[in-house]
Amino acid sequence: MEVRTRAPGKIILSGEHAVVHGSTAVAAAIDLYTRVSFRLLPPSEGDAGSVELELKDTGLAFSWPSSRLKETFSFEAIGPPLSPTPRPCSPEHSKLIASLVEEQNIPEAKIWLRSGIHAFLYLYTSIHGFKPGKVVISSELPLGSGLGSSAAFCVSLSGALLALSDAFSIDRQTKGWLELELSELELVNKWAFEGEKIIHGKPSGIDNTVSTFGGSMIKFRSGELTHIRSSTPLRMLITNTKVGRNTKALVAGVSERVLKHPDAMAAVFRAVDSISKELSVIIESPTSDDVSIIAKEEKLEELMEMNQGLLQCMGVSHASIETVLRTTLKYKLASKLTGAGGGGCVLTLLPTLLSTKIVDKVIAELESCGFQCLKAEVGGKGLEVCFS
Ligand SMILES: Nc1ncnc2c1ncn2[C@@H]1O[C@H](COP(=O)(O)OP(=O)(O)O)[C@@H](O)[C@H]1O
Ligand SMILES: C[C@@](O)(CCOP(=O)(O)O)CC(=O)O
Ligand SMILES: [Mg+2]
Repeated sequence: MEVRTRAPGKIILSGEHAVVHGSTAVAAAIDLYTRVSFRLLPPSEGDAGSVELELKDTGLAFSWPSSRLKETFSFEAIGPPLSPTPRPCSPEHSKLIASLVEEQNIPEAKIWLRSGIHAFLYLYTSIHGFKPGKVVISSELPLGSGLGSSAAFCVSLSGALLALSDAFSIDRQTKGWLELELSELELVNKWAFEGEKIIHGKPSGIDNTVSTFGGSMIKFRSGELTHIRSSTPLRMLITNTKVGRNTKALVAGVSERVLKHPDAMAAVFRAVDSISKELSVIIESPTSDDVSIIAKEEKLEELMEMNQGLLQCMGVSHASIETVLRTTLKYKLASKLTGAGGGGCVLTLLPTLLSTKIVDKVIAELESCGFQCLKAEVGGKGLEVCFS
């Protein structure tokens, strides 16, 4: 039996980084997905089989003989890798997994894949031990660009692994895409969070939570999710600066600034918290006519600009992001970085009454700078599962 899963990426409308330090953030799923297919392989005679991983986006495939996994994890200090409940990857466990990743000779140019492979091995062996199996992963999301590819990776992978484990009492004969029960989604989310810890270092949990549960928009603070309803659909342009960066390093950079300037950074995080709270109230506020829609969108634009200013204070903007901000401002459009920054993606609010002609002009100008504009629906389903 094979299981397929898909989990969405996300945009953060306000509160990235500050959310790691306890502030409120507002985010939504987007209709770009990471997909996983997984099947357990029957062991052949005289051979314990292998755990195989194919990463379609990079054209790379990896394989670990089950016997090699067994031998590595026989190290007494960590006990058996199988775990019925989500738990963090201990430093000893992490060292053993790092040695298994090391053996794979990942090309130097793709060394950033390491953390994802590390998270894969942790989740696989925690949920299925050394059982041979094959996992194939592909994504519509640009990787390492602020749209939550790491969370979509961990959620779709945890969902697929759990769907073929004893942890789920799901009817595997049902055809088509299924949404899981709340308790099952919660379990997936917890495992995915452990995976995100390996990739982000110190994640807030917002990305895996949005990717697991979906919904039109969410407010998130200290692990707590609240669904919010937008009274008018928001149109966002996503511009990928194509400048590569790594969330873990950016999150660590902000924490360093907190150590150096604790009072100033606490004030910055408080300001972000207020912005996110106000943003969520405005998003939910009813609109009756064009005048009220324009007033609402103007307030949202101002809050996005204020949040961007505070992200600059945190040291996570980038010259490429500033170029996007300047370009969109020429058309009186407000933008902010989304995700970890340092390059990656920028959000621009496209007001409801903005003509298609202007949108096309902005996109053409941004693309002439070498950026890539993405169109994505804001809000949507979370993790889905399909058996075949
Ligand atoms: N489809 C994928 N294939 C392989 N690795 C992936 C995939 N999606 C995510 N990753 C892992 O996640 C990392 C990117 O995560 P991160 O730096 O948090 O950026 P973001 O989450 O914004 O895309 C990659 O370096 C890789 O390790
Ligand atoms: C910077 C942060 O707030 C969001 C990171 O998102 P992404 O990995 O850049 O898509 C980190 C986190 O909340 O875990
Ligand atoms: Mg990430």
